[in-house]
Amino acid sequence: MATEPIETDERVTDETILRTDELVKKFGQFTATDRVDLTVERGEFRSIIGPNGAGKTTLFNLVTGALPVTDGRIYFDGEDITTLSPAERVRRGIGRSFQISNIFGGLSVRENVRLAAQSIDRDRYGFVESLFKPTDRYKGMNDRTDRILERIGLSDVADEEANALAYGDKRRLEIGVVLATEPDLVLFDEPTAGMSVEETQETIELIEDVLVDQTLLLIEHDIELVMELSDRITVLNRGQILAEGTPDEIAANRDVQDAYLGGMME
Ligand SMILES: Nc1ncnc2c1ncn2[C@@H]1O[C@H](COP(=O)(O)OP(=O)(O)OP(=O)(O)O)[C@@H](O)[C@H]1O
Repeated sequence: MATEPIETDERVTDETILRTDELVKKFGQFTATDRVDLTVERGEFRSIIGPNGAGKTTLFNLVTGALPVTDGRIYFDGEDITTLSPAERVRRGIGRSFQISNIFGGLSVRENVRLAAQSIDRDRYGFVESLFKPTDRYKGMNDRTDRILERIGLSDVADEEANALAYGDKRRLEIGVVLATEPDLVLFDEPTAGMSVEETQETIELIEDVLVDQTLLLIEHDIELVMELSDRITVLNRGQILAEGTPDEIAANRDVQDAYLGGMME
């Protein structure tokens, strides 16, 4: 009988979807990510918080493959993805919503979603196969696109140019574009940046509602929202994990209070 590889990290379970092991990112002499061991369970809503420059976005860039690691490993679904291309990581189920909009303003709402759906479809079926039975495949893709438009509440404006959408609807479309890549894990880097209080609440509710089956990793500066929504919170400070725990544990943590929250939670 084949023996299972011995896993020495007791935090890792079958439910672990993402794990980083001693992850390091250096920019010249500067260490932006400093031996980060992050473990995220399947289905979790995890927020990453920390002061400006703590290394939150850099950590996301390492997980999505936007930046190469300096040292350490990244595992997704139990497989080592440290050196895979960003496109391959998307194909495996890591989706990302960008701080900078990743929708095409000149295309319609429907075309934006369809394009994202098509991008993984092509990878999944391959170019040659894509030449066969195009009608069935297009129907499948169109149905999928319609379902997503419905879930994000943009069916009524599906044929409008994305540029013409109101700000809040653009963010909805962005979520739809991520959803169309059928991710298991979605990373959101400040999805509510520049939004009013109501828009922020609405967007987060939409994320929770639409992505209920996915694992979410969120960078968010609105602490109240983070406390309200997260299953667990990871606090980064100077590239290192300062603390990790439930919202209550984080709110009560002295180190976090000193380094980041100050009097905010009292
Ligand atoms: N490409 C780069 N080259 C050099 N330094 C960088 C680069 N990207 C990030 N840094 C530095 O790494 C540190 C961490 O940056 P990062 O953007 O990850 O922080 P952050 O926690 O996301 O901050 P913020 O909350 O302000 O977005 C910062 O000091 C930043 O200046």
